[in-house]
Amino acid sequence: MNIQSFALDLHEPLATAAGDIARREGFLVTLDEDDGCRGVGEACPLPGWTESYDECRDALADAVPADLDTLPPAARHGVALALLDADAREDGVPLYRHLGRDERVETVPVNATVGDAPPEPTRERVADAVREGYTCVKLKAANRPLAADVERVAAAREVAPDIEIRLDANGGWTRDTATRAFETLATFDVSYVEQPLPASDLGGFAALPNTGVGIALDEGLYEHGIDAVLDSEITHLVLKPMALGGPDIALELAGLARGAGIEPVVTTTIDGPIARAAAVHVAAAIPAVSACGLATGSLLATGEMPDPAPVTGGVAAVPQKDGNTPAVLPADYA
Ligand SMILES: O=C(O)CCC(=O)c1ccccc1C(=O)O
Ligand SMILES: [Mg+2]
Repeated sequence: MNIQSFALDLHEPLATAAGDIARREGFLVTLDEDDGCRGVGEACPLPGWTESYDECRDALADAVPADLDTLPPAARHGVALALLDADAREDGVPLYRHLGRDERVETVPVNATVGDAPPEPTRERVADAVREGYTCVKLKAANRPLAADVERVAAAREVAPDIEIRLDANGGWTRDTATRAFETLATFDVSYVEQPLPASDLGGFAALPNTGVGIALDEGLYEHGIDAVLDSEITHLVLKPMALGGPDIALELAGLARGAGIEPVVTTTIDGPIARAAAVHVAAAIPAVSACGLATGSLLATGEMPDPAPVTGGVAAVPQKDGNTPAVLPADYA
């Protein structure tokens, strides 16, 4: 197994209620199977969501594929994806078919990640998203007082009367603020709020008013585990393959969510192109998946590197070559 480090800057930091994300550093994992098939995976740790960079590096340094399940999440993602990629290449099918989808899927719908900005730039970014063909936008929230967030949502709704608007509070509201938020946001037809309450407060969802605004769980999954989460008052479950430990695990949880009447939404942790492509394959393996948080490639300065799953018209193209993506050399990430 070969491990090669990489670092990619965001064009501008993504501000969240849980801190800014400005740069992504990780590892490409390359392994050559006995049958001659090569697999490439990516481990892109994000502290708060996964192990630290140093822990990931140390785990990968001693990793053997047979011990996959002893690895922390980002490291496991890297090795699991390399194995899945090699297996899919051996089968002669794109990764999403190898994951079990039995029909061709050309695209998956994605939300524009509009982030956190004052009302005017929010209005411009949402107007751009409409022009680019997006049918769904996601704004970060809870990084400002509620009244300021409401102004941002109002600006978005004004320029995009028909678009689906989602918010992500990243755990930043109290039950009181979230209650007021759900009452006000309903008037702007916000479809759901991701992690409106702190990750620890799973029970608090039952106390939020039913105004038609849905509840998506993200951070809480890592704190409570899937069984408790499927029993909670959520409408959507955010699945980040990097934080969950691999594309295989994310897809398994998507199936469990669907079985419980909860809509899965696949997103990245703003991963590099290899892991983002794999997340697009996971989304493609879920029949009629709703818009996913996979339009994150354009947030990263990747230079001349080709985008394996480009976004146009509000959808990401699903790679159709064998495996995850056409072979990418670690040097492409430099
Ligand atoms: O869902 C999206 O549109 C982008 C992904 C995103 O918001 C995100 C990216 C990195 C870390 C955490 C999160 C999050 O969903 O909270
Ligand atoms: Mg989130």
